[in-house]
Amino acid sequence: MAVYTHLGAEQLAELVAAYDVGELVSAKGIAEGISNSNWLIETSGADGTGARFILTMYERRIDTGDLPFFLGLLDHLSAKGCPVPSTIHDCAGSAFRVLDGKTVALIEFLPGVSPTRPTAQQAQAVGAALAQVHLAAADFPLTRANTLDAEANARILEDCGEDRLAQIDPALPAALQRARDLAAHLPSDLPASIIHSDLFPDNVLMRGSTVSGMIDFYFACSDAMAYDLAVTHAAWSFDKSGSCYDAAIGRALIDGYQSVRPLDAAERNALPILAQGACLRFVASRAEDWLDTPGDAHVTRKDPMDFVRRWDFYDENGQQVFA
Ligand SMILES: Nc1ncnc2c1ncn2[C@@H]1O[C@H](COP(=O)(O)OP(=O)(O)O)[C@@H](O)[C@H]1O
Ligand SMILES: N[C@@H](CCOP(=O)(O)O)C(=O)O
Repeated sequence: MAVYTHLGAEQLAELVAAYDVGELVSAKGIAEGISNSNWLIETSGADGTGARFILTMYERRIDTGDLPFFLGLLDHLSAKGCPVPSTIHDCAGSAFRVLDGKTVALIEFLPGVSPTRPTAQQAQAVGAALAQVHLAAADFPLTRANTLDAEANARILEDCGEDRLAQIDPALPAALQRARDLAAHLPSDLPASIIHSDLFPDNVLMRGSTVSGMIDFYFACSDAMAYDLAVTHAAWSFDKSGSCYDAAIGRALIDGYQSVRPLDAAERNALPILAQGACLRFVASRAEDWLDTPGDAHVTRKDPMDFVRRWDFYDENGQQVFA
């Protein structure tokens, strides 16, 4: 579930009236997602022909001081033709407002569905769209440090503590030492841009084999482009549990990326270790979220072991996979 806050019809109508989008016609909470509350909003449209939007209320994790970066990035990428939603500015020109003490933004609705069993053709298209974003973001004027780099991720696991990690899975505490070793070996001088850093299938909307939307840029930051490709590879190329690697998907993703932005030799050589860094990132956040989520919460916890298995895979097979 991802509607954490109840908004009454009058509140929603008042909010919509602050934008030049016509009158509120309907509002439906969206079940998908985990961090924010989202509603599908239908209005009569500025020209009376009807319009649809996504209303996002920022609930957790997001520092509202970062919103000019996140929302400005959407507008920048959208203006450059990337399949990314633009933001709707209110009548005073602001990209976000405060409602009931929480920050909200109205965002362009994009059509499409997130694939549950992606095809190689879809993976190819996603690789190409990711490279398009990296190139288009290169001249975005704002920057944001990656607050979830390998050292931060190793610290997150340390803060969870061996005992509590073992409560999630007896094999999880072993990730602690591996995380420290990995953090010491990740390259820091690869070509960088603004990266999405969470481009899982549920953050991509597709119509057939075409990417119609890339959403949820709330982990976007300035970092190595090849790391973003490694995150996307880890997110797309396995079954859910991380037990089974699909080489056709992995290859198509990299080929699609390189059809728009060829990797240099240093990036190609770094992919095996970057992929392990990507796995560490999701082991850490999933372990932290698991321990922070009360047992009775209406949120499905994501298993950190799914990414320990991927990490093992890249450790053993990374050289061949990215050869
Ligand atoms: N611009 C958009 N166009 C269409 N649907 C969207 C858009 N943004 C979000 N959604 C829908 O809302 C869901 C949750 O959005 P998301 O940003 O992933 O939330 P969270 O940050 O909580 O994970 C998505 O799975 C998608 O169905
Ligand atoms: N994609 C991450 C979790 C981030 O959640 P999101 O709903 O904001 O994309 C994972 O799978 O661990």
